[in-house]
Amino acid sequence: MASATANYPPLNSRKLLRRRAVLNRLFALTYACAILALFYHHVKTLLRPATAANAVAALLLLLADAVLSFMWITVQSFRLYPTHNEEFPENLEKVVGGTGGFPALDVFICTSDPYKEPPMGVVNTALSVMAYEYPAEKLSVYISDDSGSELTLFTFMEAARFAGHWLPFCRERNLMERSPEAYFASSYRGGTEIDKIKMMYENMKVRVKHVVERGKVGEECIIGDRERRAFGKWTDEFTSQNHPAVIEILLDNSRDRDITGNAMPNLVYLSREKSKNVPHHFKAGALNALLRVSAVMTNAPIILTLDCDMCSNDPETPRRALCYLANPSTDQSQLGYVQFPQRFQGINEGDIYCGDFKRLFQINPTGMKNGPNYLGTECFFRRRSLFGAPLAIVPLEIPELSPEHCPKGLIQSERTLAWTQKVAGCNYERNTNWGHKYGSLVEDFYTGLKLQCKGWRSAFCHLERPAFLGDAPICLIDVLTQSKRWAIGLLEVAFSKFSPITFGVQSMGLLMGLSYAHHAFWPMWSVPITIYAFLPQIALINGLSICPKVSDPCFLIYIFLFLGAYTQDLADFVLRMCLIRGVTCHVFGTIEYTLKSLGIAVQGFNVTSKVLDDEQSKKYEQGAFELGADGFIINGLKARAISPMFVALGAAAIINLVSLVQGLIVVVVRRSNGENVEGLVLQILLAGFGVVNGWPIYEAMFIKSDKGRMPTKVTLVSAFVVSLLYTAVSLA
Ligand SMILES: O=c1ccn([C@@H]2O[C@H](COP(=O)(O)OP(=O)(O)O[C@H]3O[C@H](CO)[C@@H](O)[C@H](O)[C@H]3O)[C@@H](O)[C@H]2O)c(=O)[nH]1
Ligand SMILES: [Mn+2]
Repeated sequence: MASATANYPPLNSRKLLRRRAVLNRLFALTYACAILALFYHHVKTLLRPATAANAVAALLLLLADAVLSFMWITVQSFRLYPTHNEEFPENLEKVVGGTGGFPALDVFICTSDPYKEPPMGVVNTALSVMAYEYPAEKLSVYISDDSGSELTLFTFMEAARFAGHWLPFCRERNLMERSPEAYFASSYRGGTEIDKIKMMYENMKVRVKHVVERGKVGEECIIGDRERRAFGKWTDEFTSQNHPAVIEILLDNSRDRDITGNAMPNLVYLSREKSKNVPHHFKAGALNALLRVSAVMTNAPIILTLDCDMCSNDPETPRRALCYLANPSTDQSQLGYVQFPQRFQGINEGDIYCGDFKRLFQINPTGMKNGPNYLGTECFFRRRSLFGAPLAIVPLEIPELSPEHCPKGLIQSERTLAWTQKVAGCNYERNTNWGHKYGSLVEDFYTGLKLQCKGWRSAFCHLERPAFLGDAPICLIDVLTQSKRWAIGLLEVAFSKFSPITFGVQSMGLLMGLSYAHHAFWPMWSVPITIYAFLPQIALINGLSICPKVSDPCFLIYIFLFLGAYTQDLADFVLRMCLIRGVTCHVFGTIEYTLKSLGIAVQGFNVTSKVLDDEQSKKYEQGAFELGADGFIINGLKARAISPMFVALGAAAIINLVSLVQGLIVVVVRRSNGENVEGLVLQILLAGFGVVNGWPIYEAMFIKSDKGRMPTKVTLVSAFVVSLLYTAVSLA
């Protein structure tokens, strides 16, 4: 259905993919029958266990299959209504009355650690959006620096000067890639003009590198009084966790012009006030501070949130978003945000760590009935949606922050600056409603959930050419640490009073509730995966049959369920990484979540490192699994540390290998004695599956000798854990 009215050409359309919908529904029906049959088998076995050990095994398998079925049910919510969206940006100007009819746009970019997130990368993010095909006088870019680092501010001062050359350069050549790094790395071809600007960029990089290496901005790098005054704020007492708010207007579109005389977008640096005694709520806190500071200065009705590890890859993107957000024929009082998929560059060919999260970031969102969840970045919000339900705006403590407020005067005015200092203060939120937005380490998921529960809808804008390209972690420990943080955050939501399964279903309906539940309970995959990674194998080592025999019809059900799920997933999903997560970050995430909710431990937002070690990148490109411990970068220093997550992974790998070998031996011996071995076949298949998936881990344990080798200590500890398990079971 294209949403055109008599007067306007259409701006977007949303079609249900009928054939796919029918196929998915038929398959779901068949699969559901197989699951029912499986449970029938489980109940039967449970009622007549041969031994106590069999009873325990049957219970655990039932638990595993129950969780698997729950996850299967929730995932159906993405498959019943597959849709396809299309936008027609070519009609936009006709509909809104030229670029003059475009709403103002505030862009928020978060950064939090100059060593894990090199300032040049953040600058590239900013330049790529400052160069959007959008009226400069309507565009403002805000940088939130949670590290409060003078290095970042210095880099942005450089960038503001460079922007005067870069923005007209992009426009004149109509570039697609408007982050200088991406441009010079790919489509760049020489020429005097181009060489000149490249030189300028390289010189800037050198100056930044110099300052970053020194760790501070030296007197010789400072140009003019304004800059001196700004850096004067970094006194001896100034630390990243304890400092006053720093707000610097680096470009002001009422004043600054590029080298061709055109206006430039506003560029504002913000480092909110931090105090050791006041919790800052990580990225969620940063976004709230950005919301307030921008409200006082520009208060654009549309907001784009971006992480510092991604760049625009298409300058027309805001216009696409407007095809939804400025469409006069959709119900404007309902559409809260437009999400673009997170897509990544630099993923190696086999995507060995499943780092592009296709299922999470590209596939599932298209299937959500009321529109996708918020993915934390690359999302255009209607500012109004962050202040209450569509029809019930939350009153604010000061009118200046209201989305309906119209800021008067220049952003540089004394009055405005005084306000920004105030709303960027660390105590500002005390006794206000702002704290309602906190509560989970996955602030993105939580925000999206709450918005949709309040009645906001969203749209997903998925195009062939990625609108943004981001960096994914390329070293296993980083990948797992990131997933562990997500696991904790998701469980915080799953078991909160806004749980998708209760509150969500009530307020958004069954399908949307299930979609959110599928994500929120994601770490629960660890239950079936851990059980299936260890239990049948331990039983096999002891020659105990706990799975149906080959001649049992249930054997076929198992095979069908397995292959069915696998094939349906195969297209978009590398199962291996899912298994690794199942015994590592999800288990540990669950444990840490429990500790956290009991008040025993506190897990903070562990920022993912975006630093690329050359050797590491090379190996990743070659597709080598990296199990060394060098992935940790703490305050710029590489630290060797053994992760318990690797021990669990190692133990799972070893036990599968041992049980496969032992199982095959048992089968051979028993057969030669004329015994029936049918009962062990499924377990051998399972162990075989484990071994195939564990291959890179054996390599890292026994074959590799370079940095990707699993530390011998980890291998030994894993082996020890396995032998403990073995002894415990054989004693029982
Ligand atoms: O105290 C903090 C911690 C983090 N960040 C910023 O948050 C962003 C995301 O951090 P990153 O380490 O890159 O996390 P990822 O796991 O890659 O991010 C995913 O998961 C997060 C939730 O855990 C979402 O916020 C992100 O949008 C989503 O891309 C970065 O720009 C950080 O600078 C802050 O501003 N303040
Ligand atoms: Mn990131």
